[in-house]
Amino acid sequence: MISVRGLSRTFSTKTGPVDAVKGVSFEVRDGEIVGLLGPNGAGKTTTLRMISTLISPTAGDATVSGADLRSDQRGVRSRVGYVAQGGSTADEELVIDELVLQARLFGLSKAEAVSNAEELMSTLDLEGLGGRKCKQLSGGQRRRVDIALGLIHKPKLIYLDEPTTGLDPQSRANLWDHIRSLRSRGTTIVLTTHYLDEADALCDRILVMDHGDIVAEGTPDELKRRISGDVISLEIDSGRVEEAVAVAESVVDVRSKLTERNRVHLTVEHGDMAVVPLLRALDAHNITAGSLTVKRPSLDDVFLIVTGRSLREGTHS
Ligand SMILES: Nc1ncnc2c1ncn2[C@@H]1O[C@H](COP(=O)(O)OP(=O)(O)OP(=O)(O)O)[C@@H](O)[C@H]1O
Repeated sequence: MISVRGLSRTFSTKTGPVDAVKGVSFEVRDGEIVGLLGPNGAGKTTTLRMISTLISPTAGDATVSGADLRSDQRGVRSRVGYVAQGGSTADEELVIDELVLQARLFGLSKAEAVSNAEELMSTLDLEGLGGRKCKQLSGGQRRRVDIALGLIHKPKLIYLDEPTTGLDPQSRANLWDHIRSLRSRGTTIVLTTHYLDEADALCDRILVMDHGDIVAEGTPDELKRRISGDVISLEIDSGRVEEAVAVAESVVDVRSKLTERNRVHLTVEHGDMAVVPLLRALDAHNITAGSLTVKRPSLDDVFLIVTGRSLREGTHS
């Protein structure tokens, strides 16, 4: 469905060039939900905007639904639905008018536009809301109207940029169900997210992005399996983090380690057996562990290990 080879984008800014995306290559197969997962500024939106022709790449090429990104931009646009981060509905417009207008912009007849709009309102649980102004919808309803706008010309492929940002947990879960049902109707979906739980729950495959690169790729399970063993996380006084790691390494076989300002994450073979000697050794050095958890690796840990940074801030995970 999508084949991307060495796609890059450098922006010129007053303070110099910004390499937003640095030569990424990936494939998306028919019927998959693929997630671009990464923190702010990782290059996710820039990647989506390139493969939807909204901005041109500095280097690289791609084919999208059989259309060449560089030589057949019209072809790409007609085959893709793009749902932007901020949404695209106007406050004062009626839902039905927004949908019909969008369909007309894609060249559909009035009758086709109305028929597609009604079908989508039914699919996306928006029945009876056509006569409402967009500003009179809940956050979840309005996001579903955004998705309907992206699907109005019946593309087989849709890009969702941060589909659930700003939604309450119930609306998020509801939107996840809708996204899954789109896939079960044969739509291929590429989405971006900051949320590890979202990537885990929705995606068949995840591309982990950081600083413009894809730093890891796989199914949620494959990514989790890359970290075998258990992860012990300890809260330590910020001035003594490095010392705590040295003490841990002297008593436990530490496979990998990661430190934050006042936290230490250690990957070990058997977390439960390591805890007692670890705490004894820290105590002997007068280092207090404020809290301690032992758990199987999550996608969060995968992100920590592959990027050296936590995605936890600003996520629901
Ligand atoms: N038009 C632009 N001009 C200059 N720099 C830009 C422009 N658009 C994006 N960037 C920069 O490119 C980098 C990648 O941005 P991008 O929006 O793709 O990241 P992202 O992963 O989608 O982040 P977020 O999760 O915050 O949306 C950032 O450093 C950003 O500041």
